[in-house]
Amino acid sequence: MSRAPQLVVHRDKELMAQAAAARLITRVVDAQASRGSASVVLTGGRNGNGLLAALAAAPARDAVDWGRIDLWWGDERFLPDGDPERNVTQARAALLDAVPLDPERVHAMPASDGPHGTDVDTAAAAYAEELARAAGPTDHGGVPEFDVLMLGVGPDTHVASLFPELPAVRETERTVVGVHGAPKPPPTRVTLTLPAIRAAREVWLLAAGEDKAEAAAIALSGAGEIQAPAAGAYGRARTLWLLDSAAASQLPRSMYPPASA
Ligand SMILES: O=C(O)[C@H](O)[C@@H](O)[C@H](O)[C@H](O)COP(=O)(O)O
Repeated sequence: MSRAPQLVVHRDKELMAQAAAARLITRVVDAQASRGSASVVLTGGRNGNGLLAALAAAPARDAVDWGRIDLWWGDERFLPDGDPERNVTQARAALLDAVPLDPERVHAMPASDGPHGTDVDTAAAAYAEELARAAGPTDHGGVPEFDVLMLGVGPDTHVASLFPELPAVRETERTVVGVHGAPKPPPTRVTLTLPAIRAAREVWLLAAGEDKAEAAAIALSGAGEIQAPAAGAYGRARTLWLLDSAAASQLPRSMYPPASA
């Protein structure tokens, strides 16, 4: 386990997205070379979608065997299937519709007009079961081994749909929960919990823009995870914060290597 995060700071958000996309391609190709497949958890939000769009534009995207990758989501806005605000809809537009994925391996979180109707808690439990079915005997805590789990960071330090002080961030048993009353619209959401996030080999947190500077400074200065959920997001092998220089502007310069910005 590596709770101590590594930081990489890029000049601006475009470069950050391109570098993160290149990093993801390498990680996926390596995982596919060693185990035959890869497992990646996507995030919603501008930074996550920016990364997917950069990946779609990267010539090296064809190095990935898209039929042998499992895609999961860290959170979802609980809205009808195809709603433009759903994270999966935005991910499809940014990348997924342009690459030859195996539809069976694209594990979108349930929609509010799906088999569980508008009952977000039942929908969350169903996603937890889907994760548990995919987990192997050596995997950790009811989720498969994710090679890379990406998270956008909100200005209030939320990650996925784990908002400061709300019940979801306090969950210690379940891997997926429904969220009611989220401060970021829409209020009803489905989210992985911190225990599920921490089962990933690598957790990458993405933060770009000045409005993320305070959140990054708080989360990286030893804050508690209930008050600052991003502080509780770490991977078993590696935790990586990918920032642009605006988001890093309130961090001590000694926290990241000179060559990275
Ligand atoms: O569904 C969502 O909205 C998210 O998954 C959320 O956690 C997001 O990643 C952050 O709010 C950062 O979003 P931005 O990258 O747009 O700032």
